Amino acid sequence: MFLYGYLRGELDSWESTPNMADLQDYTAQVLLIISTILVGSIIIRRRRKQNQIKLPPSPPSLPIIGHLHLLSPLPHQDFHKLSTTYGPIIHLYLGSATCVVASTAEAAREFLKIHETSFSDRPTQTVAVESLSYGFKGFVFAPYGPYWKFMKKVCMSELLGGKMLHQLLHVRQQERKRFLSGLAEKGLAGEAVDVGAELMMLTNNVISMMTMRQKSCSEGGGEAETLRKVVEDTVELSGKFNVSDFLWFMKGVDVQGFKKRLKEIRVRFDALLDRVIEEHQRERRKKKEQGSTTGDDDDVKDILDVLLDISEDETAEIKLDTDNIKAFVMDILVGGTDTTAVTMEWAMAELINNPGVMEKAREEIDAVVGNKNRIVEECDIPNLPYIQAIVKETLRLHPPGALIVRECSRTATVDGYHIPARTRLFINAWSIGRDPNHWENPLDFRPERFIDQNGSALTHLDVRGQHFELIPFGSGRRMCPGISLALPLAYVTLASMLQCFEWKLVNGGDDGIVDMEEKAGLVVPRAHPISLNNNITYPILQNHTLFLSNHILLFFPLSMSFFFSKRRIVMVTVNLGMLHYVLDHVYGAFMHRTKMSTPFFSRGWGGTKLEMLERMIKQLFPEVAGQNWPPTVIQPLWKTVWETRTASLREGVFRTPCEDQLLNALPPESHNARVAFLMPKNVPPHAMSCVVHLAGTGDHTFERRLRLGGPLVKENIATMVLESPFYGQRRPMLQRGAKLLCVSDLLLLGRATIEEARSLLHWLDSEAGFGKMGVCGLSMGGVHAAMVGSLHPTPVATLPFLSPHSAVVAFCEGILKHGTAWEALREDLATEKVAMTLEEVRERMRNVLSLTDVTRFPIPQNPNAVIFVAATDDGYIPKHSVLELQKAWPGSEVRWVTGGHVSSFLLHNGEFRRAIVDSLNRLPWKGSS
Ligand code: HEM
Repeated sequence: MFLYGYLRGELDSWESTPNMADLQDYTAQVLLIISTILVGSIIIRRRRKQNQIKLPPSPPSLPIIGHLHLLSPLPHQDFHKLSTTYGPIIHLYLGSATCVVASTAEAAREFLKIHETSFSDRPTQTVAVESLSYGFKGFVFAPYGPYWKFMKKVCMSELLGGKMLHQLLHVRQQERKRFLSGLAEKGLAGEAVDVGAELMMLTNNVISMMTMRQKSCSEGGGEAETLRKVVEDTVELSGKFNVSDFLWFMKGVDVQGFKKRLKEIRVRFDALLDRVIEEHQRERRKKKEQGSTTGDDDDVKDILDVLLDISEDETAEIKLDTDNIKAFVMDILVGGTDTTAVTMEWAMAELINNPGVMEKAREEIDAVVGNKNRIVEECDIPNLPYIQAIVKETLRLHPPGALIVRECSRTATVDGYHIPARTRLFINAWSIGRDPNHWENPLDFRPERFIDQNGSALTHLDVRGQHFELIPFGSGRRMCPGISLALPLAYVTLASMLQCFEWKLVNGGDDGIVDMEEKAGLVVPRAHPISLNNNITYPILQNHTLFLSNHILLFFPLSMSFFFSKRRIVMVTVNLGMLHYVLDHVYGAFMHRTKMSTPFFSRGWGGTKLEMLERMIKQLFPEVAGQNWPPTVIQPLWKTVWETRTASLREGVFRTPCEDQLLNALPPESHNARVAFLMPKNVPPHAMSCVVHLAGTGDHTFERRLRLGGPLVKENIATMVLESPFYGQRRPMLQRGAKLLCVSDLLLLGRATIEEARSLLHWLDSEAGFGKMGVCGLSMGGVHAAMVGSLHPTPVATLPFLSPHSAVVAFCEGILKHGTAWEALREDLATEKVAMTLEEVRERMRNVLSLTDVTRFPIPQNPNAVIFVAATDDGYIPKHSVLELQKAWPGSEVRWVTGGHVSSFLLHNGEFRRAIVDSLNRLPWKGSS
């Protein structure tokens, strides 16, 4: 190939000769002589020069393809073999591309340190790079020049720097929680875990959430699925050998259809990113208008925000345009996800094959994390040198970027060899990590190599590019800027996997050994996925699992929870951190994934009722909300249940105040509403407050809510508990437990509850004469409480506890999605001749339930009297949902209690009561000025 190029150069010179003949002053003969002398002297000079040039050794090559025939889909292994014959620096022609391969630490040092400035470019002449870097506008393949330098600075100081990583710690924690919960659910269900797939999902989500607040993998599908697929396809295509990149005469010919597929990826990625950028910009405009710089959780910027800041900064050294931003996001998604996931998967494979190492790692975690009442966190890493050593040892044997690729920007002489400009350089990190001159028994997996005799990490051997015998992240200016994200994520994920589960191979050979075969790819993944079974080993988790499995049938109805809550308090220590979240999932797995109970909405959508309800709910939105007051007056019939010197409990019944259309849609069992009314005695009503407590999902009795309100009697606060229209004695005959039969029932339940609660508040105000009023509820009850508070024409204390801003979150994002009869819903549509995929069915559900989005309701009269109490580790209700509503209601407050959805309402009754007292205190007494 080289020879051919050379000859072509010569032909070009001959072609230029006749132009000289145009000069009128010379005869053709003179011209011929001169040009012959000229060409001859050029040839002689080049030959002389070539004789002085010493290229690195090279195996024999073939015409046109050069050495391509020597390469398999795993080129790092082929380069390694060639280096054993031809030496540490070899010279190859890959089609028309001139390449040099360095296979030892010493050779790598020569290129990456001594001649760093000559080898700081990357090759760009590939179809994938051109297409995915938005026409060379990205960072990874940018030439070593002003643009790259600017972006590197931004990367290190802002995008992937310490401050950003610290600010986005919660994203990593949240995603790890989800990951562990998913594993726990699978473990409980006895399902095998595809470790690589789970890890890939985790890293995909972490990176895309940190980059642009978007998930790339979730069961929710939709855009998340699009993003995941884009990253997957990009990694796959970029890792494949494209003939037209290497054979000049094939340039522009898309034999393998790569160009077409890359274009498709670009279109998909573009559409998604355009929308995300637009969304970010909308939010930024809104914040600017509100002048918000509060430093709240919400105000934490993601990487895309920072890039947009730079693009809007008139004084920035370099102006970023939208293509630069998109290309950078693509760089981060592709560079950050598979690399980290593959590292952890290889580590798990090595640990399965080295049980002694796994045991030692567990002992270290136990010793550091202590009495096992919490799961290992990133802040524990400095005390886990053995875990760190496991990851380093994994990176030594299985560096995901087996070949570090650079390009020579100018002709250089390295180790006495002539390297022509634009030569591609491959540093074989894989080969370097297995070099017996540097590593004793290099193929053994021995993390102890990285530990000194005191058990501390060796300081003179690290992966940060200073020690050339181990360079999985490269070295020098162009080394990986994601290392400070990748390493802690790998350390802590691996540690928590070992801490929480015991792992066993599902399909191991006879010897139970995981094979270590590699597969072709941009990173070097395992050829065969490892399927492992996990047992939950985490002691507290085990206790709870046992607890849950023993008492699951009794756990609901919640009226029984008093009995259990006492037992739980004994079992649960308060500061369990993410364990609560895991527990929610374990609990959810029992409740919704086993066949122990029927799922929600097993009878479908509810036919025409649904449309009617959609219409009726819209009547609650701000435009028409004002027309709904005063509500229908109710006249409860009371009977006294008990009476003491200081308090009385009465039960009342009244006809549900719903209008005829709604009443006809309700099951007959629901037509009469029931309440329990706990009231202090000896205090005039105008000097008392009363709070209406609404039911959460599955709350069939008055008991739990009365217990919450009981101690408030001392504070002169009465409690009115409303039985839910679909639970307790009002439950429709065909409904089993809490599982509503149709989607319309959920809307019906909500609409009727709101009407009844509003009429109750009106009654408390006008008939009973209370001085202050409030409304509260837990979970679904909290959503209804928020709606009622929002619609009330005068200020009322409003207390949504552990509740989302919309039912969409609960049924489409949280654990309840596993308890929904998606298949039945799809079949129901099919009977109406509407064919939908399950994903489309979920989308329809999101649309329908978006009516319950409380942010669409009016802002309450006094938002200061709104206090949300939310749980730090709620597996049913994500934090973002609570914060969304708080944001929509400026002035409202969020209080956090430690725990999950299940545990915190048992453990934190005191906090809920305090919130009730505080929010009532923020209201004036009726009649006071
Ligand atoms: C175990 C995980 C990872 C490994 C083994 C790895 C490895 C590498 C290697 C070998 C390079 C080339 C270095 C060189 O030329 O000297 C590189 C470059 C790069 N990596 Fe990573 N990486 C990992 C994780 C990440 C993460 C998490 C991110 C970002 C979130 C990231 C972003 C990048 C970028 C942007 C470059 C290009 C740097 C430049 O051209 O200046 N990597 N990585």
